[in-house]
Amino acid sequence: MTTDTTTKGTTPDATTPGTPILDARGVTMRFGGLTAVRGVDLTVNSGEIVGLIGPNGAGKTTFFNCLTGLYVPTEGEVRYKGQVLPPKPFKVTAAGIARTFQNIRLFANMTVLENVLVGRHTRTKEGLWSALLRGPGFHRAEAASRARAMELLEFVGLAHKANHLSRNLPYGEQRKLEIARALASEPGLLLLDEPTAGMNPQETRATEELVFAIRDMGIAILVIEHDMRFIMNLCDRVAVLVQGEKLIEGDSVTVQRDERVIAAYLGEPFEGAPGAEEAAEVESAEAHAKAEAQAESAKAEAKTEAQAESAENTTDAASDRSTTDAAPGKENDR
Ligand SMILES: Nc1ncnc2c1ncn2[C@@H]1O[C@H](COP(=O)(O)OP(=O)(O)OP(=O)(O)O)[C@@H](O)[C@H]1O
Repeated sequence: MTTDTTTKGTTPDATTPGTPILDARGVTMRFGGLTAVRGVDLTVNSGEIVGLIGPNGAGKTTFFNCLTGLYVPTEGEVRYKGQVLPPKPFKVTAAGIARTFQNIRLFANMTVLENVLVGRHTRTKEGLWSALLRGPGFHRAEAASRARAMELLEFVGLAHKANHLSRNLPYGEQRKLEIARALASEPGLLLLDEPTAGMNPQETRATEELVFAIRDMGIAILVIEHDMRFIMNLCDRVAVLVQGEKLIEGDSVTVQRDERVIAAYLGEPFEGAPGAEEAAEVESAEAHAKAEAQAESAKAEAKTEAQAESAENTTDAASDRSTTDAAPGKENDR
């Protein structure tokens, strides 16, 4: 892979819809005798959400690692806004590509806010001396960073937990925090590696909304995910990797109907399958809640009825008693 940061032609205006943001050509990654990724081409345009799916071990994460400088591809080239990417993760981040990881990588003993501030370091211009001397420039930059970090926490719905230790957040919120931290580097492209792994259906839906909102901020997105319903709802285009090679790329309908995808990836007819379990889970939770509410209301009704009945019985008994008491001689009269 070419590793120089050279520009070919004019850098495209990333705000124009349909302008290539990411352009990966012939990416191949070999580990000894194993070819994990073989000759993969993939483009992500501005304003797009692109999905990358495939069975376990298909090479999805390896491909991500090639895009972010963690791996230097054995062959091929990756361009971001027309520039060949440098082979160092921090340089790739500085260039404008941010990512989240399959296994959450937060600083567990730092606060939520501090985690986001760490994500801003590639955008902070203040140097070492400024930090050491803590002059007005440093304080201004620090205040601006904090304000932006708080904005991002607000955006992902975690502002109220800014001072909590990240390790104390529930799992779904840790994933959101990872996204906020990635956004802190002000990327033009966000790579999400299984953003809904371990989430419940409600959290998955919320993540879907969050990803749309990120796209609406003008950030292109490439997402790996095993949750097919999530991918098919979200993505403008989906690419399928199987054994390191791109099998097909297209819109969700084309991908879902492709016989090879069904055979190689899904193993069974696709229709009705994606998210069926998840949908059933939501439905069952809703039905359970409804049944509980109905049972509660029936119980309350029965209680009211019982109370009314008992009050009536008491009144009847009292009136019987009073009748008996009032006419003691009546029985004997009969
Ligand atoms: N650093 C490495 N050294 C050797 N082999 C590796 C390395 N990283 C990945 N592989 C191999 O490359 C292949 C692709 O793995 P990869 O993790 O990219 O797949 P994946 O599609 O992301 O899978 P999953 O969906 O399970 O995360 C696998 O056979 C894996 O064992």
